[in-house]
Amino acid sequence: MPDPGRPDVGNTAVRWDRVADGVLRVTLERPPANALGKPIIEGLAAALDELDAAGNVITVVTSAIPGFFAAGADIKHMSGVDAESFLAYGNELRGVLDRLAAPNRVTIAAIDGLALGGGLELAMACTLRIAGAGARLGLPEARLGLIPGAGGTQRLPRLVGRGRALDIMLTARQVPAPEAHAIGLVDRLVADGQAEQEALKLAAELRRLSQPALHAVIRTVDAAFDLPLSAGFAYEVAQEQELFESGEAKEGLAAFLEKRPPKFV
Ligand SMILES: CCCCCCCCCCCCC/C=C/C(=O)SCCNC(=O)CCNC(=O)[C@H](O)C(C)(C)COP(=O)(O)OP(=O)(O)OC[C@H]1O[C@@H](n2cnc3c(N)ncnc32)[C@H](O)[C@@H]1OP(=O)(O)O
Repeated sequence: MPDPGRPDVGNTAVRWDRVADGVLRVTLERPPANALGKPIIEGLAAALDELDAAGNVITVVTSAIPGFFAAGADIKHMSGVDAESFLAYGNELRGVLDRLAAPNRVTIAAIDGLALGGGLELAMACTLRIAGAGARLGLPEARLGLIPGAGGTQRLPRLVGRGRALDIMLTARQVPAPEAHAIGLVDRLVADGQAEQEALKLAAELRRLSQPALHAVIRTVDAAFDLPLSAGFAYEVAQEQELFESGEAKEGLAAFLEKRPPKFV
């Protein structure tokens, strides 16, 4: 289990701490807007190294900057680099978000304030999104002559459908959290400022379930977007068989019959 603390890169933009057994909070804190520059990218990479070493933890990604989850890729950085450095930066950012999105982990983005551009792409790389009622989400890259280049054009349509995704990206508008919840971009809507608390509560609930089963659910649901239906059914059967032959299912089934809480890994 990772020790509370910070990456050993002298980084102050990202910290992590264990808030319960098997629940880790990763906090972004890079004033003024949690712009996703190198300090956050390197800090997230270090946090992910810890998470990978820890195994079965549920991760809550949150912000300590009032009014912001994250305002996107670092415009100050991008405006000062050449094309090669821009692509390298984007590759680094996409790389860390793709690691965050790995199906063998459950991550919950706790969104209070603004989640824009790469900030929303970070939240969409998480398994689930919880937003406070005052949060606003958007992919305003078109205002900058860019597109959401860290996975947004691929993850948003999968969450809300083609039409709504185009509406959000073509208008570059900020979507209020209630609307984001209504269209499926946000999974749970809570009172303003309560996203982290609700995310930690949900994380503790999920940690009591079988983590291999949760990971299999994520893999199988994600496969549905890439496979023809018949192949998707076959993949589902294969995942179920793998779990049934594991100790987890044996423990879960036995615990039910013995009327006791299961002892999962
Ligand atoms: C081999 C191939 C590999 C793949 C390569 C892929 C290609 C490369 C991809 C790279 C990029 C990935 C894709 C993602 C792109 C983006 O995210 S672009 C940025 C998107 N975000 C935005 O456009 C939001 C910009 N910010 C704003 O609109 C406003 O700041 C606000 C958030 C609406 C707040 O407005 P307001 O309350 O008026 O405050 P401000 O004064 O504007 O801001 C406060 C301070 O915060 C700074 N800031 C805000 N956003 C950013 C940001 N994104 N980057 C850096 N800094 C930001 C702002 O400058 C202010 O700072 P100070 O002036 O110092 O106070």
